[in-house]
Amino acid sequence: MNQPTVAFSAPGKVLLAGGYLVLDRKYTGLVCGLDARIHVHVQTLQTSPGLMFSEIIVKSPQFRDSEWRYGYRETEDDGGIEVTQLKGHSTFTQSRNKFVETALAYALTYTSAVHHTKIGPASITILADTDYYSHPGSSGSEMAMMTDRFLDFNVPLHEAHKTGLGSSAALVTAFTTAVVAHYTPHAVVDVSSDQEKSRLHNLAQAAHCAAQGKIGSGFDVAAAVYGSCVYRRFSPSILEGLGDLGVEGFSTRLRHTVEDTDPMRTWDANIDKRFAAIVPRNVRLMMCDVDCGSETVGMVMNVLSWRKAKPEEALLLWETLQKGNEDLATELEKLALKPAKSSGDYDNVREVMLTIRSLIREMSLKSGVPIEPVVQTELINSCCQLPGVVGGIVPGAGGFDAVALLVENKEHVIDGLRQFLENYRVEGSDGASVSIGKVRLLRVKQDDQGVRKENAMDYQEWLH
Ligand SMILES: Nc1ncnc2c1ncn2[C@@H]1O[C@H](COP(=O)(O)OP(=O)(O)O)[C@@H](O)[C@H]1O
Ligand SMILES: C[C@@](O)(CCOP(=O)(O)OP(=O)(O)O)CC(=O)O
Repeated sequence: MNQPTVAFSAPGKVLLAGGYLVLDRKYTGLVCGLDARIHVHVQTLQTSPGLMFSEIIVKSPQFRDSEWRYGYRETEDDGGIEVTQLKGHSTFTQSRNKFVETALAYALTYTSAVHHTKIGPASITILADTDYYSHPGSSGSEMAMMTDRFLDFNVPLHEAHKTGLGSSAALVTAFTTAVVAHYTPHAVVDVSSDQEKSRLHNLAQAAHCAAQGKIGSGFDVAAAVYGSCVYRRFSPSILEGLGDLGVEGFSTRLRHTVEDTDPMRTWDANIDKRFAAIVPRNVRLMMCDVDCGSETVGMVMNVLSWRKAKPEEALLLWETLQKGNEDLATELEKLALKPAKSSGDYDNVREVMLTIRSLIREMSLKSGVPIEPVVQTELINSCCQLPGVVGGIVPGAGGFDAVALLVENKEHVIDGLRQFLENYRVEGSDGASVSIGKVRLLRVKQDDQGVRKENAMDYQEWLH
């Protein structure tokens, strides 16, 4: 029987406030969803001679050498569905894609645990909005069909610099949702149902956490599922008890975890949508990419080891920052309820953002981690001089990922910023002699929508 063809998409994120703090359940993060999305399309693979029967092909056609082929099999003792990358042919991609592989195995395991579905061959296509990657790409001749909607990056995935918008969380969320929907009888996955959404959230968190190596607060997956929110993380013990795929009983444990039926491990993540308009309509969130990127894991390890070494100093900073972050949420909410009439009405937001930044710089200084590096300080300060720019911040873990700016949502303000950045250059004034060089204004803006069902017919020109 042919399973339905389906497509789902999920958004990227920017952690406006709460980087590092949000790793601890005592603190929260202010997460803004973006209009940059990752789309996943799943259809039955029509088997032809020479093709293995139990094969799932995953393609990311915007990148070179990005076609991963998987075999799958049910393991013994309820261990779940194991997927194995097939590397037999020279045209198959040989490198692993940990996020795709784990999302596939988790989604297949969950679906077959619930519906006892027979897993059939499938063809899965991933399409990402341009702003996830710094590489400007080009419409290469082999991909003449590609239009601007899903740009051909013309490089292998590992060569495309990330901008830090959370591609893996958006990918895993859209991927697990689409795979579950494809194999679920009658494709009844309804992302508008709260219960179903929370299951999809739990499944995506479990898969993302396993692929990422169990670090991270999960705020990026929460944003991919729910869009903008104030996020309080789940207790890490919820996923620690799951064990590895293939181990006896994994399938049943995954089902309990996803459906939240394990009384010892009740999900306690808190997704507060009260501030759904986190960035109000009259303010526009803009991202400014410096095309350097940062290694979040290393930065997290160093900040946390400083926190452990200096608990009292860190506590004071964490508490003061949390207060600043809450103030920012409150001020943004006020602006959403009562739109600004003059530039002066943005003064409170301006002030709070400056306070948060100075605390972040203190964190940088004390921990020795370049959370707001000097080059980013200069960039944000220069942007803040421009008319209509309310404030800027190094989001998330900070470093050399794209910075976030809040500006008055007016054409002349946005044009002014764009023109200013066209000529902006920073040379290595940083201790590590990092040179930003050219900065680029990304096209992303805030968007509140989480995971969403798409019309599977809309992707025909990108399915090869
Ligand atoms: N378009 C894509 N196609 C396939 N895999 C992707 C795509 N975008 C991201 N990924 C997966 O996500 C990984 C990047 O995740 P990560 O390093 O956590 O960055 P980010 O901060 O953007 O989430 C890639 O190595 C790859 O496994
Ligand atoms: C440090 C953190 O609190 C925030 C990191 O935020 P980023 O947005 O920088 O994350 P990446 O997408 O991994 O680059 C870690 C976390 O909460 O997971």
